[in-house]
Amino acid sequence: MAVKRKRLYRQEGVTEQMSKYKGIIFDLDGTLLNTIEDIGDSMNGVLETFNLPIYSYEEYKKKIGGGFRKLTLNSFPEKIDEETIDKALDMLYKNYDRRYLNKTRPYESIDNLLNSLVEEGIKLGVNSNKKDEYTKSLIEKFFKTIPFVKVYGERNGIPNKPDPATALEIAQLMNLNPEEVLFIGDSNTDIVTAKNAHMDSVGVLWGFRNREELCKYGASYIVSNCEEILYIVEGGKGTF
Ligand SMILES: O=C(O)COP(=O)(O)O
Repeated sequence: MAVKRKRLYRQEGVTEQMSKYKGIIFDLDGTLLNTIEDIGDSMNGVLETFNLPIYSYEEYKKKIGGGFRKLTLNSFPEKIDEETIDKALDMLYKNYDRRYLNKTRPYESIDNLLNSLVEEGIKLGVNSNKKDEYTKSLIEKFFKTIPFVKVYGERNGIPNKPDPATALEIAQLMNLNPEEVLFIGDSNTDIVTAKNAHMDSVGVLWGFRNREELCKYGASYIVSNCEEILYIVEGGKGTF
């Protein structure tokens, strides 16, 4: 068990019994994994083919979060027709397929966090707007030993976040009521998803967006490191 966790666990008045959270649903991009460079490189490859200006990784942080179709729309300087969207999206997936494991890595201490949560008996799930096959493949690659109850990315016929359908489905698979589940993400999409699902939310500051956005959309907690997530789960109060 991580030393840091023990220190937090001892804080006055904080006991495991006080926590109402028995499950956590994580967003993927910008929360568990830093995927910005592989996504940015893939989208820039598409823009170059269309002879359009490319973007920096910082700029991409504001464009990602609604799935690749939305990323495509957000990246073209002008409104494009359906045929062009489909063509660009097809190219984006081809690029991403070659690149998605190049530079993508978990954020600091995520491994420790997930292992500590498993030790505490917290049920875990993933709800991403990234295509289901990439979501599952990345989780398998980086978190092979973590027994997620369910990992879901973008699926045909199921609306993307902020629709709560997938979050609620995962809560059901955990056999938990939404109030017992914490939704953790880095963007307004995640915070709104949690609200729509009647779950409390944690906004993380190491991802693609900032405190201002997470506050504005009403995150229940805002954290700047993984220790604070354990503190919340153990019944403390977040830094918000
Ligand atoms: O591909 C995206 O839009 C990112 O998806 P996520 O932030 O829901 O993991």
